[in-house]
Amino acid sequence: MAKEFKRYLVTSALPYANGPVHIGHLAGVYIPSDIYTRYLRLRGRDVISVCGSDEHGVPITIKARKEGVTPQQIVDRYHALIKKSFEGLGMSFDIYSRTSSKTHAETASAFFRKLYDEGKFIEKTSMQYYDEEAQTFLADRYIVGTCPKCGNDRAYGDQCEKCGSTLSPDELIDPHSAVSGSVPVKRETKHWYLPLDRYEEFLREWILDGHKEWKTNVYGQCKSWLDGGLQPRAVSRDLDWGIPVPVEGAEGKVLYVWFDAPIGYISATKDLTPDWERYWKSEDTKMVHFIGKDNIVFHCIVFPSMLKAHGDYILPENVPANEFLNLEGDKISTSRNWAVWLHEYLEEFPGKEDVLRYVLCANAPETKDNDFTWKDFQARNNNELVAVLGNFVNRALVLTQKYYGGKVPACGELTDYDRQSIAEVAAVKASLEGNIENYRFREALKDAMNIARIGNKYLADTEPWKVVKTDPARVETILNIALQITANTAIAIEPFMPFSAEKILRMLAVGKFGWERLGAMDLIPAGHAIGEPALLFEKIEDDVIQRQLDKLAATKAANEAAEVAQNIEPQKDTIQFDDFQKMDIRVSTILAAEKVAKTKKLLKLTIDTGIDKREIVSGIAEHFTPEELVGQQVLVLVNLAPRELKGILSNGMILMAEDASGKLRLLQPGEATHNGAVVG
Ligand SMILES: Nc1ncnc2c1ncn2[C@@H]1O[C@H](COP(=O)(O)OP(=O)(O)OP(=O)(O)O)[C@@H](O)[C@H]1O
Ligand SMILES: [Zn+2]
Repeated sequence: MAKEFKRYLVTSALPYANGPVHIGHLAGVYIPSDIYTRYLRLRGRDVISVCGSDEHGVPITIKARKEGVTPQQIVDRYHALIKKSFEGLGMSFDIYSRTSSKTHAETASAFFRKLYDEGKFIEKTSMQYYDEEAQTFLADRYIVGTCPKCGNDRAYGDQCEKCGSTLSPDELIDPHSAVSGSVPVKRETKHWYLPLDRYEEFLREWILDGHKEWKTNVYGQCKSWLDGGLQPRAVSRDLDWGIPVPVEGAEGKVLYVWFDAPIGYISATKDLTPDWERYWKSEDTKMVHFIGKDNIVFHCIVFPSMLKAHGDYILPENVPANEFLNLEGDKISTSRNWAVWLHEYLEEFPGKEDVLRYVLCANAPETKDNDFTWKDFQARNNNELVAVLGNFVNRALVLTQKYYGGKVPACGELTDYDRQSIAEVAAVKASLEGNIENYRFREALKDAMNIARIGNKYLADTEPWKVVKTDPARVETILNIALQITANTAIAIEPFMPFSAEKILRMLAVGKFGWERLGAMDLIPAGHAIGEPALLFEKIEDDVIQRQLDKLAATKAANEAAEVAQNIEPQKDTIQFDDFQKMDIRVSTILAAEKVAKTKKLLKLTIDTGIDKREIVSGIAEHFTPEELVGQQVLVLVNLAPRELKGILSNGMILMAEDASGKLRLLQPGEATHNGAVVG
């Protein structure tokens, strides 16, 4: 039998305060969490939803250092931006807190201290990289070097962002400090570890046996972590930004950000209500963590082990993590600015909050990674929101205005077809509820939209605009039903599109009905005067979408240019004019070109140097076809010592440059010049 819960505690992953919120965050975490919470509230359940900014950790200190400001200034900036843009999108958290708050420092500190006092940690000294110049231990992120897997020479000590490999600093080739650039040394340091291995049995029983109903992506990831065997995890770091480890002799050490961040859910609840313990310490509270897939291990393995070790708190009942949303085929990335930023969207698409909410829910990466494209955004707006929902609501309201001066007509006798349509609307409630309660938000949204689809079909099939000429009494019933369906639409879409739900109610000139009335056909009484119809959604034109695509193209170009700039080779050692004079470079023409047999790369070129005709063997067959070379004027270093290649004597070198993609380009005189002209 399903467990009965008296109240709900909904948490949403704390966004990291080193950048604004993007559509990936929204589709992965915040849209589903908001739908779930709004739904529970509509059903009259006792629910609170907590969130806040995650403000500690190394990336924030790196960003602060780069910008020459303090970490506090960084988090103040992004906390304010994130909070405001969440409000703009209608996120209905009961509290949006932050982990740099006093409550949080106290709560996290006390949490650590209890585990420390009860001997739940192990203390270990280990050798870690230390920057002698900057006199600081280096967090993994602060060590850069060459990735052993792909050769990227800007890999971090914890991860290579080029190939995505997880690394440890010891694997890096040629490691150096990101702080001072110096070569770090190893030094001894002491840290506290949570021995996760001691919680393995508890976790196996709790998740693998007890929560088989969890989403398969979540369950699967937990199983693979548990099957791989758990290791003790350090819960402290050598860093000066964070919550100090509350233990004597721990100067210069702070709680690891992943130890303090989930405790942020507890401190946010404390800041919200003096009654916080009822939510966190009663077995009949249902706690649900909304997160993206990269947070599964922290919310299903690490945090539950912390909660278990502490002993006073409940465990999550479900962790419906989503997979990832990509953007136009590429991974969303804050550092590469490859994202659609919520605060920019709100500015560029005023009044279209629900369009984004709709598209991100309809396309949410619930079971696999998904792609956001602007074309799909446009199509869903035009073909679904405008053509189905907006069109139906508009027709029902406009016809009522036209035929009855805005007064709701009475419902007369029902036909079988009326009854069938009414039954279809009534059936939506159970399906919608089941889908939301089982975290299938895409399906739930389809259910809600189905009401408008049924309504549209009802109007198309009953054709009141035709019938009005022959049987006006029948049209009264048709429009009464259409208006009742419109009112139902407002109830059903509210968790997903709260702005539009409110607009419909305003147009109907009614107050909220309450979730329990979903499916009813007596929501608006006959004789009630509805308000002025207005368009619920408007078509989005191609030029609007093109502007967004252009913006992304500009980002891509800027990223590529930055990449090229970073890879420019440093200037070589200074030479004297005499050194340069020794090179004899001449304008020459390629007379003939052919592939060297049994080689992939070599071409044999016959060249007119103006001095003579000679042969040069050049490794460019993968870059040029023989045909495109014949007749080209090029620059040739003619006095390079001859060299034999595959039995052919090569007499000189053709000058070329390599572009950013590695393709070779011929160097040519700007205008045709006589062969033998001296370059210098
Ligand atoms: N592209 C995405 N699709 C789905 N969920 C995402 C995506 N990016 C981040 N999330 C989720 O959003 C939540 C908040 O993310 P967080 O602030 O930690 O940023 P992040 O994972 O570092 O992202 P980014 O590197 O893009 O800033 C996390 O639960 C994370 O799993
Ligand atoms: Zn790599």
